[in-house]
Amino acid sequence: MKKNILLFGLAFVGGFTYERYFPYVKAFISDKGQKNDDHSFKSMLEQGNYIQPKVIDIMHSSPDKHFLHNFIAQHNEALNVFKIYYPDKLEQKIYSDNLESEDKIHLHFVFNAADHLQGHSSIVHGGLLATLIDNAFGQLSYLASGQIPTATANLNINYRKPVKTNHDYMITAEIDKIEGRKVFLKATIYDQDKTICTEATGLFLTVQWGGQMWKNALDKIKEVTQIDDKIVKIDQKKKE
Ligand SMILES: CCCCCCCCCCCC(=O)SCCNC(=O)CCNC(=O)[C@H](O)C(C)(C)COP(=O)(O)OP(=O)(O)OC[C@H]1O[C@@H](n2cnc3c(N)ncnc32)[C@H](O)[C@@H]1OP(=O)(O)O
Repeated sequence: MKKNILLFGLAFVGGFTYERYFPYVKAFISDKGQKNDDHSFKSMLEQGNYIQPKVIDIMHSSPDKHFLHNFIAQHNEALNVFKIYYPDKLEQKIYSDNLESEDKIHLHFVFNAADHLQGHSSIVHGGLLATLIDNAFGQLSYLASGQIPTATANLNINYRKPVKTNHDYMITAEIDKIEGRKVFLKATIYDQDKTICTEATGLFLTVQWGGQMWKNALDKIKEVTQIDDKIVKIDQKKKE
């Protein structure tokens, strides 16, 4: 009887772990789920010597798993979130604990929303833009704080020009400053002519909650891949 209960418990825990983390691992080791990155900003980003750290890229752009695809854009073709780009000279900085430097830590990502995500006709819903920016901030602050999860405490958005459906746009997010647990960020959405369409600022705070999920997913990925070994953890106490 005890043995059966133990076996049942093990099967339950195993099933739960598999169900929860396997999609990340699968997405990480396979490129099948990735959309192509043939977008309007590609040559500009290539010239700027930008790179795509795989760990964040998979989490971000995998249609298999990421909530942007699964929750918001329930139609498979509704949102194309292209890969995230970082300047390679700043990659070391992202993974280092030297956060007070003058150089801004930043990322770019490109998106293209289909008509499924319009509010007014052919105009991308402002709530979606807020979500995309919030998510860019979440990822950047997560990296900049040494992979400590963060939560949005404040998000301000100025919608300057309409963002059209079926067009490529680029979001640039950067760390403004970090003070203890507080990460202050800025973001801009540009069209292909580099016109500013949307501007945002945000305050993210490092938190304890939610972190285990990301940590476990990363640990699972590390088990099966040669994950970026430059990742350096920062002492949590230093941030609080
Ligand atoms: C690969 C994986 C990628 C991972 C990538 C993942 C990307 C996903 C990103 C998703 C982001 C989200 O949607 S997160 C979900 C939406 N956000 C939330 O649900 C957060 C709800 N709010 C809260 O739970 C709380 O308010 C917190 C955690 C934000 C803060 O609470 P706390 O921890 O108790 O901190 P608290 O003492 O209140 O505040 C600490 C300091 O911050 C200041 N502070 C707090 N809130 C504010 C505020 N809104 N505006 C100004 N200042 C503030 C306080 O004055 C204080 O300053 P001082 O006195 O110290 O100077």
